[in-house]
Amino acid sequence: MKPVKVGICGLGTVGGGTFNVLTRNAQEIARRAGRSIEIKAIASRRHNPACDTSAYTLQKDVIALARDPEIDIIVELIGGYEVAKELVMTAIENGKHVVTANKALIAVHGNEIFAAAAKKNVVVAFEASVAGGIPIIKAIREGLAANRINWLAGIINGTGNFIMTEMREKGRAFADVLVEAQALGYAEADPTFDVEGIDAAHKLTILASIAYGIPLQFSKAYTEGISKVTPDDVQYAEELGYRIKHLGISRHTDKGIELRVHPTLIPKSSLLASVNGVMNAVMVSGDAVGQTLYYGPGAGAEPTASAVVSDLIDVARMLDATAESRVPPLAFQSSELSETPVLSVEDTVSGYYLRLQAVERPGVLAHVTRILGEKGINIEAIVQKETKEAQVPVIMLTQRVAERMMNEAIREIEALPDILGEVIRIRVDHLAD
Ligand SMILES: NC(=O)c1ccc[n+]([C@@H]2O[C@H](COP(=O)([O-])OP(=O)(O)OC[C@H]3O[C@@H](n4cnc5c(N)ncnc54)[C@H](O)[C@@H]3O)[C@@H](O)[C@H]2O)c1
Ligand SMILES: N[C@@H](CCO)C(=O)O
Ligand code: NA
Repeated sequence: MKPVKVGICGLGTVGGGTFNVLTRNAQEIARRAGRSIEIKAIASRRHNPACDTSAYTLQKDVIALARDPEIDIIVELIGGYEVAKELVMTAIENGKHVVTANKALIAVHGNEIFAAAAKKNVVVAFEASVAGGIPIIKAIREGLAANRINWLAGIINGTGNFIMTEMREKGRAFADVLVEAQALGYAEADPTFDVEGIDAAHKLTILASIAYGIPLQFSKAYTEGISKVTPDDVQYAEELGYRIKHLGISRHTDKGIELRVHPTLIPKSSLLASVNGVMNAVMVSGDAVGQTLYYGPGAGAEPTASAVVSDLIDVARMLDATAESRVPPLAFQSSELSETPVLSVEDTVSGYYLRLQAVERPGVLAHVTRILGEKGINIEAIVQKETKEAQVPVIMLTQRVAERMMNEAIREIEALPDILGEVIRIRVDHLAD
């Protein structure tokens, strides 16, 4: 069969890994795809010393590749929104298939991109965009296609998990670990995307759309990062039998779909609690299959390239298929996407870890527990830390309650004269059906 010709746009961490995997495993890839996958051209602002590109002339203009009539598939690995969108839309207009690792682009502009691709009868594949090397999109879109998905929860930012793990295990400082994650090529161009949960929210948006058949709605995702998690909270959580993980959680409830990214206390015995370093893992619960878990490297050059190249093989295999026989980008037929609402975080329900700073005086705790009781919030545990100071940290765990109710309670507790400063709150999830 005729070889399929690829244009690689962006030769950074992922582009370099993709070049090397495509070159090194060319024969195996051709045996799987049924035709060889040839790199026709490479465009990037910078050269990558990890790649031997001596057989190519490195071009600078990525858009020119999207217009090159000899290229069948554009691989978008430049990242960002503007140029990447122009590149992908130009490729589609020119009848080219697209493979991308860009979750920001898909989460924010995916609806428009998929509509344009459907008109032109081309495929836009994006397995590398969520959880790097883990084939989680394929697993939900195809492997679990029989199920009504109930919920999914995952550690889907490698940089954030790496930082949290190093802080907990080695007591390292936040900034120092972030610099290492950047040097290893894990972090986004703007690392606040990793640290503030934006990258995880991009990925969760994509997963929820595939799981429930809803349009991409990044703007409705609730996003909270890891920068406010203190070593004290990590330690208190451990003492109570929990570990703090930065999770993306999406549940299909009777009222709508929860879409939220935040630090979460999960039981130490949960499988997700032992996912460390740059590793990612996603739990998916389906009505037929029950709970399933997908684990693997969520960032890095070749793990991400593994997903990019497997998408290339998928596209190569589908070249002669009609539009109707292809797997739809969001798993459900595009005419069948549902309008189930995405819930505001105030309407979501979870348990809470609360940490308050109280003046050491009789009766203070009674005021706090009265406020919680009036709101119907049940307390599971209270720990008052020993201290010689005039103020003491008090830690509480509550049962599940609507966030709106918890917000009201926290406002009232903060107004008590003997409670100092903010009440720190971290959501608790037992990851159960
Ligand atoms: N690094 C990872 O582990 C990882 C994992 C999964 C997904 N991603 C995604 O993959 C994409 C690429 O990430 P990366 O880590 O490889 O980034 P990177 O910064 O290492 O590489 C980007 C490359 O694109 C080039 N480039 C950027 N804008 C360009 C332009 N306008 N014209 C020409 N060249 C341009 C840069 O010179 C660089 O070589 C991003 O969307 C990122 O979110 C990265
Ligand atoms: N910056 C991302 C890259 C993988 O998408 C992460 O750390 O997970
Ligand atoms: Na993936």
